[in-house]
Parts: sequence; structure tokens; C-alpha cells
Amino acid sequence: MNQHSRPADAARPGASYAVEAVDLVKTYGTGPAEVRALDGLSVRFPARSFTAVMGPSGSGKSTLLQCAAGLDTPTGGSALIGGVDLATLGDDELTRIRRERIGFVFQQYNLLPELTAEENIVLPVQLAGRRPERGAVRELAERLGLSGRLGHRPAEMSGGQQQRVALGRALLTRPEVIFADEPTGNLDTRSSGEILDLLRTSVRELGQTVVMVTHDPVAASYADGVVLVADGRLVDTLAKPDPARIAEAMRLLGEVR
Ligand SMILES: Nc1ncnc2c1ncn2[C@@H]1O[C@H](COP(=O)(O)OP(=O)(O)OP(=O)(O)O)[C@@H](O)[C@H]1O
Repeated sequence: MNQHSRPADAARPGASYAVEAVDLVKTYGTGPAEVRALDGLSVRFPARSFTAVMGPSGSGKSTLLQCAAGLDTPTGGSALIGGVDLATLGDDELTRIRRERIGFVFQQYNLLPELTAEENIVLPVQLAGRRPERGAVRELAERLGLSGRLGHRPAEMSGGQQQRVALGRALLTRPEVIFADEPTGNLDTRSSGEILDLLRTSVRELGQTVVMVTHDPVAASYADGVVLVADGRLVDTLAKPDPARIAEAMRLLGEVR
């Protein structure tokens, strides 16, 4: 096992890291009931890279994303976004970083049912007290294939369309980093492929950094690299792997544990 190896292109000269986790520890509960969800996990995600995070159920993948995105506070270690240690920020600064530099996409879409697609997409910008730019919303809707759907409510859309709305909501502020927690977990193969293509386009064309938790080797193969997590620690990384290699690494991980 290669505990300290980096994602595929981390060694690129001049590479900078969009997201860094340094010796992250996260425990839940106390005494005999204590769960060590992250057990000294260190990983760095280069800027403009698309990385999949994989590992057995309960290995700490979601906890890693939550701590790295500043949605949860680690018990120990540091989480950095663009070189800024989140622990050094006050509440207002942390809120601003989460709002402006980070986008989050969840498996369950988390759209507000009473709002239209367009209203859901612009909501974070409005909550930040800004007026969404109509041109930017239209351009984004076109990119996401949602131009004809902006007036629809979530219940009137397919799962794939709803996830594209959720992606639009995450992308409108052009965040540096998109964290996606099983974004294709509820989708069929075709809709999954559309979402994964959009995530890849965000990296290639818009220069964003995507960190995606997935259980699906095919979904992970869209990424530039895969990091494998087990028992709250980084155990291996794979560069540009195909689905068969990813599935094999996952199988070996199950056997090793
Ligand atoms: N709020 C919480 N309270 C107590 N324990 C928690 C909490 N959140 C997570 N855990 C525990 O921490 C460990 C890691 O959970 P986490 O959700 O990060 O794993 P995961 O790899 O994302 O799992 P899955 O693939 O099943 O979604 C698990 O043992 C889980 O039960």
C-alpha cells in the first residue's frame, strides 16, 4: 500500500493544490462509543484536476468531503482550500469561502420543491445578497442542457435533470472547487454519463477542481485519478485508471481489510 502517494498529476512542476487535507482526524462520540471516521488522513488535490474518492462503506469518504469543504469541523489536522487553512477563518470568512469558492453536489439533489429550476439555480447567489446575471444563468442552462426546463419544478423533472439543476446551482458562482458526494448514485447509466461529462468539462474548460465520492468504477474512470480510502486513511492512488483496474483495486482493498 502506498500511504503517501499523490493523485496522478500532483507532481507536475508548478502544480498548486486546490484542496489539501493534512493529518485529518474526525471522531464521533466518546469513550467506548467513539467512532474514528478519519484517522490521520492526508491527501492533496491539484488545481484543475478531477479526482474520484473511493473506498468501502463507512471508510470516511463523506466525512473527508464535509471536512474539506468546511461543512464539518475536524477533530484534528487541517483542511485547506487554495492554501487557506479553514481553521484560521472566522464564521463570516468561512461562510464566504463556502459560498464563493466551493460548490457541493449531493446524491439526493437537495432542490427546493416549490422553486423552479431557475429559482433553485440562482438561490445561493440571491442568499449572498447579489443579483444573478441573466446572461450567465442562460449560458449555464444551455451548457447543462436545461434551456427548456428552467420554469419546471423538481417534481416535473427526471432525476438526471434534477441533478443537472443541482450542478447548475453549484456552478453559477464559478467556484474553484466542486465537491460531489455520489452525484450519480441515483441515476441511470445515460444520466450518469451526462453528469460525469459535465463535471469533466468543468475541469477541462472552466478550470475547476472536482473531488467526487463514488462507489461506481465506471463513474470513477471519468476522473484523472482515484484515491482509495479505508478505515479513515488514504491507502492508495491510481492515475487515469480504467474501470477494470478500479474494480480490481476495490476488490483487493476488501480482501486486505
Ligand atoms: N454524524 C455522525 N455520528 C456518528 N458517526 C458518524 C457520523 N457521521 C459518520 N459517522 C461514522 O463515521 C464513519 C465514516 O462515515 P462516512 O459517512 O464518512 O463513510 P463513507 O465512506 O462515506 O460511507 P458510505 O460509502 O457508506 O457513504 C462511519 O463509521 C459512520 O458510521
